[in-house]
Amino acid sequence: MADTKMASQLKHVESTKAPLHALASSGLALLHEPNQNKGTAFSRDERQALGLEGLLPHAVESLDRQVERVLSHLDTKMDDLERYIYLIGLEDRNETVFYKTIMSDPKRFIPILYDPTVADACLTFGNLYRRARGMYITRHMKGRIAEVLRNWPRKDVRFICVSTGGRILGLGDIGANGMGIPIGKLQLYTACAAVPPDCLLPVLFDIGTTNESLRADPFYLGTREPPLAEAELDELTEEFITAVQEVFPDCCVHFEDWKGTDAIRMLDRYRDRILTYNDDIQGTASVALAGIAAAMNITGGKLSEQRVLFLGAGSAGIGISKLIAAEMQTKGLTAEEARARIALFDVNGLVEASRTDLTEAQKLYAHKGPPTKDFVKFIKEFKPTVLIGVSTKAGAFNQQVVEAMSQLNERPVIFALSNPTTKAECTAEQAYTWSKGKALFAAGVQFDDVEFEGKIYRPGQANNFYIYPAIGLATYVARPKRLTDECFIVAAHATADQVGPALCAKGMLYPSQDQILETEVTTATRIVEYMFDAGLAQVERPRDIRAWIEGQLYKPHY
Ligand SMILES: NC(=O)C1=CN([C@@H]2O[C@H](COP(=O)(O)OP(=O)(O)OC[C@H]3O[C@@H](n4cnc5c(N)ncnc54)[C@H](OP(=O)(O)O)[C@@H]3O)[C@@H](O)[C@H]2O)C=CC1
Ligand SMILES: CC(=O)C(=O)O
Ligand SMILES: [Mg+2]
Repeated sequence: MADTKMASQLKHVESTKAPLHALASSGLALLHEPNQNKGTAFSRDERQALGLEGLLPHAVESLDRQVERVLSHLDTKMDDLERYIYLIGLEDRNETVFYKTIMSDPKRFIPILYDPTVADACLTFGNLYRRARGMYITRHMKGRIAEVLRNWPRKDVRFICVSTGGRILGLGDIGANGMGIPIGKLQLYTACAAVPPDCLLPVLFDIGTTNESLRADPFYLGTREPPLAEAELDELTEEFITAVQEVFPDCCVHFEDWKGTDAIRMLDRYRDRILTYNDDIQGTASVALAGIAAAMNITGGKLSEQRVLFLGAGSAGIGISKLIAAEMQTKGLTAEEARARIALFDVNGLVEASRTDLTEAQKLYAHKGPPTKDFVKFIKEFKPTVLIGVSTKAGAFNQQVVEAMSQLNERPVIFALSNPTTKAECTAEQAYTWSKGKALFAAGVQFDDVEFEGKIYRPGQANNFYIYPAIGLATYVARPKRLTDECFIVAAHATADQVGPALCAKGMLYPSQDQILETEVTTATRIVEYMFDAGLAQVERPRDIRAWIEGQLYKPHY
């Protein structure tokens, strides 16, 4: 009897995403499983077989009709934070409708789920909180982290995005409120590169926070303690990494938005030991290199001849410096010659050799000249062709700075990478106006087009989301042993190569976001080719890499 019933159920649910035996739930419980729920799209047969009769309204709808309803709901929302809250709720109810919606119009939805709206969502995370998503690891789990990770219901976790919340965008230390970032970063693995969502796990590594006002906030959801001291943090991270290896052996650990010095130390410690990368260091470096390479296609300049000045010498500044220097060395410069073409400023002025507060990573780029805090004067002396802001200091690229760059260069490359919008070193309008339309400009967020003296200028968005989802997709399919800096250099060139002549003519430095999936699959294909060539991939090389990747893409349908 039971067998006959099961056979008839199987017949009825042929069209469901997972075969019946794989469905964890039926009845009401199934409607509360976001990765299996089809809501009003369950067919009559499915409703009968799965105990759903009477639990849904009569109509049987298509996925497209469900998306239409979502879009109409979004139209009634007052602002993007409300849309963000609604979309996260949708993901909690029906993952397929969520991704179908996002992937139908990535250009519209990236700024809602991610930068800049995610900044507001993080700042108010404790107030907005509705439902658990991802995992929280605290110091109180010390000695039991592997056991805790086993509470995650899925076993084939392929990516963990982990943040301490110690430096969320340019917002500083916001502790457990930073969970919005691992969630948003991983959503873009799927939305931009079709990495299956089932294999993604956001983790907030709750080590405490320096943020006293948050610790006093009644709605704060993290541990209300100051952060762990460095040695304790290292010990807890070591246990976490070991536990991840044990519980999810095929998992890549993506570090995101840790305090700058912690970020650099962890990458140095783990990059040769496990499958890992730091997006703020390596992903950001790659997207900056892509933008510079695209700018060179416009100006006709050579990357090895550029002089690059940074405002900000933290994880992003050091990461970009390292990748640019590596790229310059492939063009024949020695390491010393390459580094001499790079200079960095931080809170204390020029990073130069007499300073006693420099980290080992900063010392490599210490300028030989005398100390100075005068940024504009230094621009005139150093004569940069490329200016990159990764300082979190809004407005630091003032009129004097932009004018100094424009006097030195026919087409100054100016990147205001600090996030979110309120932290950008200058706006697109300022860059184009003060440079009189000469600047090749990009920012961490997408600024609107600017009209200056009758001409329309299209700012680029130099954000690591052009890179890390493609790195994720390449890693998902090729299962490399390690992620090397070369993977990020390949990703940078693959991205720049997709800025065709039409986009170049408009001064655009990055591919259009309308076609982000196509772009990232192309980038991933190049990365995977490199992984096979370099002996990093651990699967058999297919004859047609692109087709093989396309066959593994997540598609939001029932
Ligand atoms: N567009 C993108 O894709 C990405 C953008 N970013 C953005 O870059 C910014 C920095 O990130 P990250 O490097 O990881 O952060 P870090 O905290 O590691 O580094 C920040 C750096 O900026 C310096 N700084 C702070 N205030 C000033 C100031 N007033 N003048 C000059 N320098 C200053 C700091 O100096 P000190 O250490 O002395 O305080 C430090 O060197 C953030 O806003 C982040 O959102 C980061 C990654 C990707
Ligand atoms: C984009 C990003 O990773 C950051 O601002 O930290
Ligand atoms: Mg980041």
